Amino acid sequence: MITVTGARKNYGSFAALDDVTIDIPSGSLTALLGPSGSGKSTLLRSIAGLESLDSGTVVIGGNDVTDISPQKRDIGFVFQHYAAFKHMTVRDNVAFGLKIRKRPKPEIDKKVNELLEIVGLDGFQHRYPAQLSGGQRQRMALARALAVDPKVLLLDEPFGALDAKVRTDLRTWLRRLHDEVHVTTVLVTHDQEEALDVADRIAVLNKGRIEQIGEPEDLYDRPHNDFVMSFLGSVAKLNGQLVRPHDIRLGRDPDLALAQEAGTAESLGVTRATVERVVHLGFEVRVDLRNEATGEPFSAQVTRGDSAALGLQEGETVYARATRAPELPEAEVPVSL
Ligand SMILES: Nc1ncnc2c1ncn2[C@@H]1O[C@H](COP(=O)(O)OP(=O)(O)OP(=O)(O)O)[C@@H](O)[C@H]1O
Repeated sequence: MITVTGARKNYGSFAALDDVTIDIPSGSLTALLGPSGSGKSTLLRSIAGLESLDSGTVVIGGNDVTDISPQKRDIGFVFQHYAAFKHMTVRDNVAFGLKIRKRPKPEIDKKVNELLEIVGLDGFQHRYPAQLSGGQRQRMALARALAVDPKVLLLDEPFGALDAKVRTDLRTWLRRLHDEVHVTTVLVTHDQEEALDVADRIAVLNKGRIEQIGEPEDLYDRPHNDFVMSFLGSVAKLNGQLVRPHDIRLGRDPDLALAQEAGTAESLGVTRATVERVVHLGFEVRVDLRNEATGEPFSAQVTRGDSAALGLQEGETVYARATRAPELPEAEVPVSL
């Protein structure tokens, strides 16, 4: 377990971390997710000891490490641009930490072989870093970080510099690796899809503060506020309320849009909108719309079947309403008197 309590870090008058408290359970893969400049890297680097806090504490596995150097924190760290030893082979790069800890050679050989197999680089032992692809280099970095059996693995946008396809492959691979080695892992990412895909817990950061921590599904279905809702997945604004595009029902006339539910168009908030584009995305169809009253654009996501049944054409008027609103905490639900 990693526990950060009341962490503050200022750069001049700017608060990069503004009273951050977070528990990271042992064996979890937790993503720190947030926009650029929200403090994700500062928090990760503070856990690593690469940044010293102005106030607050960092406890790893029951030990207060706030004033302890990074080398003594028992962590593995992988950056976006991994600085490999260029003159050393893959094998020697991975063995590095074990060598400086003066482990016996047979133990080093066994460990390195195991790790190279786990990260899918067996057969690459004798190559040099320059002879690897970007994805292979990041996997080597992970093997090197794992070689010394760290208590905690800290990853700062490890796949950030790779192209989209390699990135997707590597995050699936990271998930599997984590299921195999179970080391407590903290992953910094600004990519919500990456966080939803690999993490079992996500902490959403904004302006140096944690907005919400929870399981991916929880954050997606029960966001605490508009920021979390907008950051985790697409949103549309309908009658002043944020909704997910797949929670919008479209109909040909106001009453149809109400589907099976009772009530009048006015009382249930049906929005007249013009179809601007119909985009086929495999199984689903994205309908780009414009609110006829306010001129605001928004998108709805419907199935191919629904789209075909409605015969949606660009330029036509349809009626839209939210079928499901986010479950905001009680305090934020507007009270009608
Ligand atoms: N050494 C520094 N000196 C001054 N300001 C800094 C320093 N390091 C970080 N900052 C500022 O602190 C804020 C948080 O930075 P941090 O790197 O933690 O953000 P981030 O969420 O990881 O962003 P990104 O995704 O862009 O890396 C930023 O506004 C950044 O400019």
